Amino acid sequence: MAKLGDLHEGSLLYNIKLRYKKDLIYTYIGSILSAVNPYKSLPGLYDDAKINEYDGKDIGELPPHIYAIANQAYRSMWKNSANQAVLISGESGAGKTESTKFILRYLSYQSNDVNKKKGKEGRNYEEQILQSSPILEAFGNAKTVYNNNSSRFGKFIQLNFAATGAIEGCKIVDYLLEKNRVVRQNGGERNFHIFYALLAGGLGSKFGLSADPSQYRITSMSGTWDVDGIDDKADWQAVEQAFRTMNFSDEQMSDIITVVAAILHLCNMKFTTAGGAQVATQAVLEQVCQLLGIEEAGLAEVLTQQKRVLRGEEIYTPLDVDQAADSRDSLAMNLYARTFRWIISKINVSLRGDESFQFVGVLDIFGFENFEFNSFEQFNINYANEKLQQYFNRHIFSLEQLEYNQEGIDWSDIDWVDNSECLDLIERKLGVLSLLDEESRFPRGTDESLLIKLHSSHEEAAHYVRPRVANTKFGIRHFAGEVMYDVTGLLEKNRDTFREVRFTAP
Ligand SMILES: Nc1ncnc2c1ncn2[C@@H]1O[C@H](COP(=O)(O)OP(=O)(O)OP(=O)(O)O)[C@@H](O)[C@H]1O
Repeated sequence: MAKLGDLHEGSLLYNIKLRYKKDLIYTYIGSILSAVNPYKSLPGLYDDAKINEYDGKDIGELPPHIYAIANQAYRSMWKNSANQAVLISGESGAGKTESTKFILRYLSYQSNDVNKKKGKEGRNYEEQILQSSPILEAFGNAKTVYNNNSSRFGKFIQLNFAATGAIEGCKIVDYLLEKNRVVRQNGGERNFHIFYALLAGGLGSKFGLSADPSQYRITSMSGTWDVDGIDDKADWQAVEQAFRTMNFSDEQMSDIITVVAAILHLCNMKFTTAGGAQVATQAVLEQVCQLLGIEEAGLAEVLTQQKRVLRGEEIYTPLDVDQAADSRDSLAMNLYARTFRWIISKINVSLRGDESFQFVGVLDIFGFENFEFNSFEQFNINYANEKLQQYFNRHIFSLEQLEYNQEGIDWSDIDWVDNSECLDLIERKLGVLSLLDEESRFPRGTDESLLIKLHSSHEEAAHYVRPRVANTKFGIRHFAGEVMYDVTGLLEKNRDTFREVRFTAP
């Protein structure tokens, strides 16, 4: 791409399109690989022969390929004695998770090859990571309007290598699980797969659950159940199998399922007003408490009252029905997020290996998002992408600068868009993040008061957008485009109110 005579956006896109029509989905832009999702299997593109072809070849020696990137990471780790990272970025459905798998495949193949040559029986880490993926996908993926199996969390997979060149262990680090999805989904989308899989798996009756997802608020609010290419019942079997392969005990599996079942019940809980919120669905309360092993009175109390400690004294304030519903949802989200974290930590115990030398990491993280309604989640995702873009700019341009200097070329006229001003708007003292935190801590802070402060502090900033007509939005001009964020519910999400809850067993 860099060698094109006429370098501008139109010519770059046209080149990608021409190549795509010939099933050439990969293109280099300097040392960066651009991949376009083919949405079909391309025979021979990823087989063992291809791995051997790319083994030890420098980037550019052969046609562009994801294996060339994996090979470069592997070789550079040895050559430079330095950890390596492959950053995969793109919008939802672009093919990030598939690309991550191809990189794992390449590195695992090399590792197995080393072991074979040494006559050593090594563990097959690729297989193990792949074996854990039904669990990660069931708990971390969901149907969205863009992708029927969209990862709703980011992950960094770290493959640790021994000095022999073989993989000696790995680790998964998760980021930004979209826990809001547990209690809210937009039309045409679903909750995390696990809820439907559990119901379809036929185990529900053990937990007082019906097999019908329309019976539960959090699996019915969007009115979307069946998904092309997803068989919930088969997925449940795959999850059970994966738990066994990853050494989860029967008791641990049962605990996890119990929490998921309790969340389904909990979110069906309703409240009425009687001088403050009260639980209106006693049977649901009983069911949740029985599953979680906690006292009914205690749970009802923390969901309907707020406890404050004032000069050493506990003061209880009744919550209204909406606040109690928020408490319920917050408890459900946090139960889910903590279970997810725990599952990953358990998988990591299984994947852990011996002392290692260095690692190659693969970052598979949400790309930039711009929807009709953008909220807290999009703000965080786009902020993370803005940071990655800054790193990328600095890295690439400082490398280029180094190369130019070495060759004695004057580089002063390289023109690139620096996004530090946009990041400064978000990060500086009294920037968007700090105003958001400040308003969240302020007891009388509201979404509206936040918006007023944002507008008055930043309307002059080049990267800030104040809408011409007054509404509930503010905008940020990101490197990838302008995004309008809606402040409705922003404070609640940022506070993530998880009121201090001390449960006692009955
Ligand atoms: N290289 C490829 N060859 C064939 N099919 C592909 C390839 N890459 C992606 N796909 C197809 O596209 C679908 C979506 O890809 P993937 O799940 O990797 O996207 P993603 O970028 O990780 O999306 P999200 O951000 O929503 O998780 C895959 O399920 C697969 O069917």
